[in-house]
Amino acid sequence: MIKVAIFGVGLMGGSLALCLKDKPGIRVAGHSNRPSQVEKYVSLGVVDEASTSMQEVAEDADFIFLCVPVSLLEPYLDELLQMRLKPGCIITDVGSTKATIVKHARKRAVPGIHFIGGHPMTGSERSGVEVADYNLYENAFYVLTPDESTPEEAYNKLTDLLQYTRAQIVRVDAEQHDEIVGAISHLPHMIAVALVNQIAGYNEKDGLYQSLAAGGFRDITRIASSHPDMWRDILLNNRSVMLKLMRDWNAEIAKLTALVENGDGDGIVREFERAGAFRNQLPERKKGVLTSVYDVYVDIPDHPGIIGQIATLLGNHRINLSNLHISESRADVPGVLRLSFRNEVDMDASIKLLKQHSYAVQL
Ligand SMILES: NC(=O)C1=CN([C@@H]2O[C@H](COP(=O)(O)OP(=O)(O)OC[C@H]3O[C@@H](n4cnc5c(N)ncnc54)[C@H](O)[C@@H]3O)[C@@H](O)[C@H]2O)C=CC1
Ligand SMILES: O=C(O)C(=O)Cc1ccc(O)cc1
Repeated sequence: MIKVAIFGVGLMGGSLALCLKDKPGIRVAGHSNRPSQVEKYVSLGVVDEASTSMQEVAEDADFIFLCVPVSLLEPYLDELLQMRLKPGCIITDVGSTKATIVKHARKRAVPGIHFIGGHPMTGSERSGVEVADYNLYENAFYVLTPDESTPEEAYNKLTDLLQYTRAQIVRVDAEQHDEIVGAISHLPHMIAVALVNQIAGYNEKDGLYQSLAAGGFRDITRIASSHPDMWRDILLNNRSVMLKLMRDWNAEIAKLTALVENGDGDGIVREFERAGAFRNQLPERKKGVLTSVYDVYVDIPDHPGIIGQIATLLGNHRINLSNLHISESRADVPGVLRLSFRNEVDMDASIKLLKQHSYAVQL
């Protein structure tokens, strides 16, 4: 029997547990320092067993996954390395930054115990075991950062186990990881927060900003609703990379400011053309580090039972909704229903079906 121990069974740890649980010859144990969480892990059926005792969860484990916030990775690893672990045990993590934890693990290395950094490049702005999802890792890139000290056999054992996540494993140097992920994930989160806060400031003086900021603005700023503590940890941990990226970002904005200030139309066109050319050659609708939005908007006339009718229609055709949001309808304006799907297939099927039933559908 292979024992997999998961420390921190939240969105990432819980989704991993769901991929591994019930697989032949695998037993999943979860750890939380809070008894109420331990009970929840078991009652939700996410793990086979759970405990508040680190020793109980870690002992005999063949694999240990650290799925706690970034600032807790080092203390957890240190405590585990003081315990008597199973010889050959592989410890890995799912933290969003890699350089510091990998460096720390190398410094604290214990013979016969192997640490391999990891970062599944998928997730969402939501957190907690309640939103754990068996399909979260499917088709996502899952970065592993072994170094010269990692035995190939340990790396292969980990990649074998991770096949159950249906993610695509990629091997990347830890520092290179932090530079690239800083640019494509951490920087966009900072930009989204700054953008939303800028508009929130204007809105304090004129509430029309909020009313008009529908659809597109919501979509491009979704990640501004991410967990504040988690992002504090990530940004401070990746501080030197972030500072360089923020300086470059200021330079980009300054360039656009100068073009507008100077009325340089050709320059503005060149900037859009350059951006469009790069963006258009990005892989389309492939799972990337920022989760794609599969949202459909449906006008809903103000009559009773309409939401139920739409939900039933989709359910009868086995189309899974991941979320549903109603914008309040007023007497003079039809309400809008936002339907969110997990993938393009479900989204496209819903559009076809709703149109067949004469609903006004927009993307
Ligand atoms: N949320 C996302 O989209 C992604 C997150 N990550 C990384 O995964 C890790 C976990 O993030 P999520 O699963 O999103 O967070 P989460 O909040 O859903 O889960 C965190 C887990 O850690 C435990 N935890 C929190 N504070 C603790 C404390 N003070 N002491 C002990 N346990 C504590 C919680 O009980 C929970 O089980 C983080 O390191 C994050 O950087 C990586 C990829 C994507
Ligand atoms: O919500 C989104 O789209 C994300 O960006 C989720 C995310 C958060 C942190 C990561 O390290 C990787 C992915």
